[in-house]
Amino acid sequence: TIFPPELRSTVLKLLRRINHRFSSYCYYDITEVDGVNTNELYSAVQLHLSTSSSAVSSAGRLSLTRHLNSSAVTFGLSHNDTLFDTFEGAVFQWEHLITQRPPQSFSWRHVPDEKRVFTLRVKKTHTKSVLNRYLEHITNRAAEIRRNNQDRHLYTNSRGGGSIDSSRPGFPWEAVPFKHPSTFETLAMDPVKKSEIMADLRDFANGEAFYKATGRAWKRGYLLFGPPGTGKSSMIASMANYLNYDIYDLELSEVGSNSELRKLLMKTSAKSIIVIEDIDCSINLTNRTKKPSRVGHHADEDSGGPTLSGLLNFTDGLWSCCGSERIFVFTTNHVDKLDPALLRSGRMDMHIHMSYCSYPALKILLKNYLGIEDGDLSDGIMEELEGVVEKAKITPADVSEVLIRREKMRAVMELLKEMKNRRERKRGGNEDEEQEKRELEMHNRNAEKIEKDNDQMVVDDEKKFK
Ligand SMILES: Nc1ncnc2c1ncn2[C@@H]1O[C@H](COP(=O)(O)OP(=O)(O)OP(=O)(O)O)[C@@H](O)[C@H]1O
Ligand SMILES: [Mg+2]
Repeated sequence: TIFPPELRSTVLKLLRRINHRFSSYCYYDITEVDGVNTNELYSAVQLHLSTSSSAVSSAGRLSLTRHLNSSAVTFGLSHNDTLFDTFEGAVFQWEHLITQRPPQSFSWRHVPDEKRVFTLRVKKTHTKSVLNRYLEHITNRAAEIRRNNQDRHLYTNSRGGGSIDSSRPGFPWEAVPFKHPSTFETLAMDPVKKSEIMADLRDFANGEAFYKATGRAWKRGYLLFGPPGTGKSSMIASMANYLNYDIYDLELSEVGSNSELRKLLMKTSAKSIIVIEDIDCSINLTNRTKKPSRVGHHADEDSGGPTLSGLLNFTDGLWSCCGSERIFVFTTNHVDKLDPALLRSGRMDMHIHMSYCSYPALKILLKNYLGIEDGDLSDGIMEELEGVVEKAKITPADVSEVLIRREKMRAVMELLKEMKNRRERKRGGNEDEEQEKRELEMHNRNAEKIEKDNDQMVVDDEKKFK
């Protein structure tokens, strides 16, 4: 009070600076709006502190918030609130400062009325050793919390389209909340194959150390093939629900060129599934040859549509490491039409044949649609179902069509009748069967070769990993 008020803040600042010079602490300011950009670190810190169990508050009052679509309650910090957080044995003191901004008469962009700053105090001895890791930890945790709290998104691209979200200008994807109900529980397929796929996904999601140690880009490719209505799209939704990933549904026919494709793929986030459905129809799979390039002109640019090589460049060329934790899923009804380059090892790590309803798959559908468990039906009916289901060559989609909106026993009888009809029809013409057999043979031949390559690669990897 001995200073006039206009001097007071200056003197306080000065005192603080002197204090800092001689103290054993370092101070860092993290401002909410940094120049013209929003500071991502600020919101990450806020999210981390407000949900961290290790943070201890000395504040008497905190404000509670629940965001739209979010199930978690977070608390906010008021002015001068102080929190202590510990990480790897180091203590971090966070102080939240809010000051009023002088009213602005004119501004190009909206600036909040308040200036909000986190000030971090950390022992000088800790700045080198743990600070970077601590900040990285905060950023990662914030991303994780956001993903778990928010609805996940389904993104799609359209020609000349893009984000209608004004806060992300130039963002080439359109987003809708992703709410597909399909899970691995509801997915009807062979249980052994199912758990194989689930284990593969889990290994992928927890595989950061492996991918780092082996120097491989952290990504994985799945090729889903099989006739329509066998659950390829449902499988993708189940994968996303299982891993809590976003989905980018890439519509290749809406992509003008390879450079556009690159832009799209660069704007996908980590922990996402990038899907290209009906890959055999959506890209000219044979135009891998490049035009001779002129100086200053990229060969593949503006040449009319993306090419397979452009796509492969992203799935496993140099560009594939831009962003990690990506899963690529390609689906097709005609696996024999695919370019062998696409089937080569390292591109599509797992080939999943989605086929007609098998007996184990049928049991899953009966349970999900009618609540029928093992032993609910008489042995006679079960045997009859088992005997006819494979020969009927009925897709899970067609089975569910029969089971839906019917009373339990009527549904089962109806299904049995339908399957028997189909079996009779199949006995007549074998065209479909022949076709499928041919495709499968073709694929197996490719796969055999791929398996060999893969085995070699695994051996190489293991050598490196050890
Ligand atoms: N394996 C399955 N398990 C459970 N439901 C399934 C399965 N396959 C199909 N269905 C049902 O059939 C519907 C259509 O299946 P889906 O869209 O997944 O087939 P698809 O293989 O992607 O077909 P397409 O090749 O035509 O894209 C699903 O919404 C689901 O209700
Ligand atoms: Mg589909």
